[in-house]
Amino acid sequence: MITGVQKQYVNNPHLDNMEEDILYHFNLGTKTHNLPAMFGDIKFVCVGGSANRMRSFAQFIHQQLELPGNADDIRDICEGTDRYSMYKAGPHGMGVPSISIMLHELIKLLYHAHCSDVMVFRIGTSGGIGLPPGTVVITDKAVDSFFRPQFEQVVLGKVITRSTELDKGMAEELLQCSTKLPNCPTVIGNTMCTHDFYEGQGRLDGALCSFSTEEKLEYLKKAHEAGIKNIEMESTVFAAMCRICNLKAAVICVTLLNRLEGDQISTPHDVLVEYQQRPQYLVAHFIKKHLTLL
Ligand SMILES: O=P(O)(O)O[C@H]1O[C@H](CO)[C@@H](O)[C@H]1O
Ligand SMILES: O=c1cc[nH]c(=O)[nH]1
Repeated sequence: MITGVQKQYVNNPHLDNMEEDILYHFNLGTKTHNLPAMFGDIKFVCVGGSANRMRSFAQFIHQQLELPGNADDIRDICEGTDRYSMYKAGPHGMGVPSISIMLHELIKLLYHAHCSDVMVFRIGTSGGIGLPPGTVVITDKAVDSFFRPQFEQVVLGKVITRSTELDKGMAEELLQCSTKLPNCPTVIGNTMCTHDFYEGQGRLDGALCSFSTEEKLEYLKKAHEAGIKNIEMESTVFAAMCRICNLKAAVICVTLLNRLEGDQISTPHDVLVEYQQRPQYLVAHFIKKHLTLL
């Protein structure tokens, strides 16, 4: 049981009655691992979609924070499972179900490890609306496909609606940090979270398409008028779960294309790699500032 100044991150009365908690998708457990010793020092958690991207981020942040040991030797803490990877920063796969399973176990991990004052970042990619590709969007409100700042979860056959408000102070501070970085055009705006990359994001190039080019543009323009700057697939559940579990959180996604101009991501690979590093540099700068390493 966590007491004192530590925040109560979990919100589940059943957990206290369990003799053991197996974090199945992480291949970790409260009886098999000393979670406080392994993770009790965690103050910042960074999650992103792809395993390779997060491995390079873990190496990059290792160098930036001048941590002991060789950055190339960092080990995947979840190496017994191929679902997720973790280097005290890890990938979450694609879409709401994938990140939500990961967040349940991550938040329980922080609880079992007795962590306090943790900040969580989603560093990712997105499709921009009306922005030059390569722009970093810090999410003000995460909204659903109807432009509502909420996340709907079906629980026991009923719809539960949760707020997707993110930490405003973190967003402002991240924007401030971006002004210190070269080549990191950054804005704050709303982010739309969809359950599909193709039709769900108004793309004309999926295996199915049920609408015209005009209808697509009308929808994206309405989204733009509602303050939506980018589209991705995890922000609403990420914001909702972090908020309800008392975790300060931010979503920082680079735009890979301008969706008002097309659907296909045709930018050369090396340019995309450079774009994807922008949220990483920004969060690294923020963390270094908080650790007074700047
Ligand atoms: O930036 P990452 O985490 O890869 O996420 C974005 O990219 C994936 C789609 O290509 C979706 O998961 C979307 O949210
Ligand atoms: O258009 C895009 C690009 C990246 N990720 C998305 O979800 N959509």
